[in-house]
Amino acid sequence: MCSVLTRIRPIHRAVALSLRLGANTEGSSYAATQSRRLSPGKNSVVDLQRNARFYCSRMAKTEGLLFRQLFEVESSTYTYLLADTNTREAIIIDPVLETIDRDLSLIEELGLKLILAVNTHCHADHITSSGLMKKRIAGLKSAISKFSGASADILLSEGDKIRFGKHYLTVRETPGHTDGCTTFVSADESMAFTGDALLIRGCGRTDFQQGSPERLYKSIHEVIFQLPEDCLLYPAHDYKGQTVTTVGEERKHNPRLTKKLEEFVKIMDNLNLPKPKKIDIAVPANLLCGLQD
Ligand SMILES: N[C@@H](CCC(=O)N[C@@H](CSS)C(=O)NCC(=O)O)C(=O)O
Repeated sequence: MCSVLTRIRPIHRAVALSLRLGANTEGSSYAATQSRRLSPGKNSVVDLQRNARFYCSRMAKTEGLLFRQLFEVESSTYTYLLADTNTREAIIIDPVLETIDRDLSLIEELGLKLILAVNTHCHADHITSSGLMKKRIAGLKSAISKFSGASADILLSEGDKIRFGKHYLTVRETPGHTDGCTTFVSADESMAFTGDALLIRGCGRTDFQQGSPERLYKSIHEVIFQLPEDCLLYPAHDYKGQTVTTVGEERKHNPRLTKKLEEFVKIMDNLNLPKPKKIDIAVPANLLCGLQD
């Protein structure tokens, strides 16, 4: 098994709590002060934008963690680069084929050693660059859920740890948009990468690729919404220019997930969204880790 990945038992609550207290005490009181300073009004768009900027800058303060949120315009996909500032080991989440040169240049400029390209699920709207990255970076491994049906060096399961330097993300299975959807949660539960399970004030569609609104509702309520209120949530897409949200915000304001299950199912069954333009090329390519040959 690759050294970046270890399996753990379900998170030990006491350890998780002590990690959270240790890492977030300062952040929380600072957050409260900032929130009062930045958000005198109630939930205006300007307030939300200011808070989003604050959340991003708070992230950058996490000890020894380098964090970048990158955007691919055509598919409105967020790619995330995380690295240990001491060892320089890095992982990339949901990299997109069209932006491979930008991403690899950044990795080189920052002096990082990319060890893992991981996808939150088998995407239907764009081709992952993880396959091509493997060809361009010696030793790079790819990873995706064992339930995705896709091939990769590492097939992820619930509770696996994705390690880079002293940091790690825990794999949580959050199916519903697809069978193999995963959310990656930081060790101190201060941030999570939700893929297409939870989007900002929305969620992944459930009308193709094993989609199930019932499973998605359960995944979000029983996994993502159980994270701390101030846990920052970073989705795989946003179509309105938003960058980050929190568990507390989504529990309170998500127009789909605040509904009872029955109503949620009705909403999801009536979205009537057009199929993603690239679905017929993206899914077969992504099942092969982004490599066609
Ligand atoms: N127009 C885009 C596809 C937009 C879309 O369907 N997004 C998906 C995630 S990518 S499969 C989704 O789940 N959207 C939920 C929503 O409520 O918008 C394209 O053609 O690529």
